[in-house]
Amino acid sequence: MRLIPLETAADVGKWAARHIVERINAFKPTADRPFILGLPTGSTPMEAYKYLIEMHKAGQISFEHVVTFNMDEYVGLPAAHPESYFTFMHRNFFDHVNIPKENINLLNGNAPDIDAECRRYEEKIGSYGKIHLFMGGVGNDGHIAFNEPASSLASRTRVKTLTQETRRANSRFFDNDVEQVPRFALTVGVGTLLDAEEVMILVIGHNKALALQAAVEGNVNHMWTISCLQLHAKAVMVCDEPSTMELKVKTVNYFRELEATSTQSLKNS
Ligand SMILES: N[C@@H]1[C@@H](O)[C@H](O)[C@@H](COP(=O)(O)O)O[C@@H]1O
Repeated sequence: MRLIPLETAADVGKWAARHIVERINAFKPTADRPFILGLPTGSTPMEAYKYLIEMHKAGQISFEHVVTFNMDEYVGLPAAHPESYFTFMHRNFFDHVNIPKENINLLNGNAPDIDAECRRYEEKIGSYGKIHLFMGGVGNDGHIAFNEPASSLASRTRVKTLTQETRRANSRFFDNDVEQVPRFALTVGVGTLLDAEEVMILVIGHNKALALQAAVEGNVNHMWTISCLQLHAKAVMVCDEPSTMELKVKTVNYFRELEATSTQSLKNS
């Protein structure tokens, strides 16, 4: 695991956007060989989307040959609802870049057959071989996508019941009324995430400090599904300062030195 300790939420967003742009440009995607990008919603990736749009407008990145898969969606919320993840993604990202409509994939939380919808999603991801880079956030309770505590670490895309803690946290988007927050969501599984070539998780704010500690210093444990990243060959956590507050100073220094050393040796090579 790589951990990038930065200062502010803006630093995290900028780092993540640059990383995505570097990966896509190095891949040199074409219509026949698109770059497959996994994407999240929430407050955390907002800065990253802002910088990606800026870099697109500055001509540094094209999304013409990028195919996206979002990680989750509420069940039963109309797609046009202002808080559906479909609306979120169009408002905050897709409407501002040159991604073709047919390259955008989101789970349909209103599908008549939820299980068939989840199977369809897994099969579509599989049809591209793999997701090259999955960006994500983390819930206060350590969930990755909507894989709430005690989700199987081998899980695939399916329906999940949201915890009261998650519904309370997300009620800020629903007039602070927890009753308006859907009770269920469709989500890619932990196994689906672990299949990606690279997973990049953004961590912002002191509310995430216990989750980050569990992810980095804890054991692999289904109660903190974010800890699954310890099993991934290429995981990177990009963190602001408040989110590292529960980590040992020694841990943060260790990762900071690793980053400084690798940048330095790259410069010298
Ligand atoms: N399903 C999403 C997750 O994918 C997200 O990473 C997390 C954190 O959200 P936020 O970034 O708003 O703190 O919870 C949400 O409920």
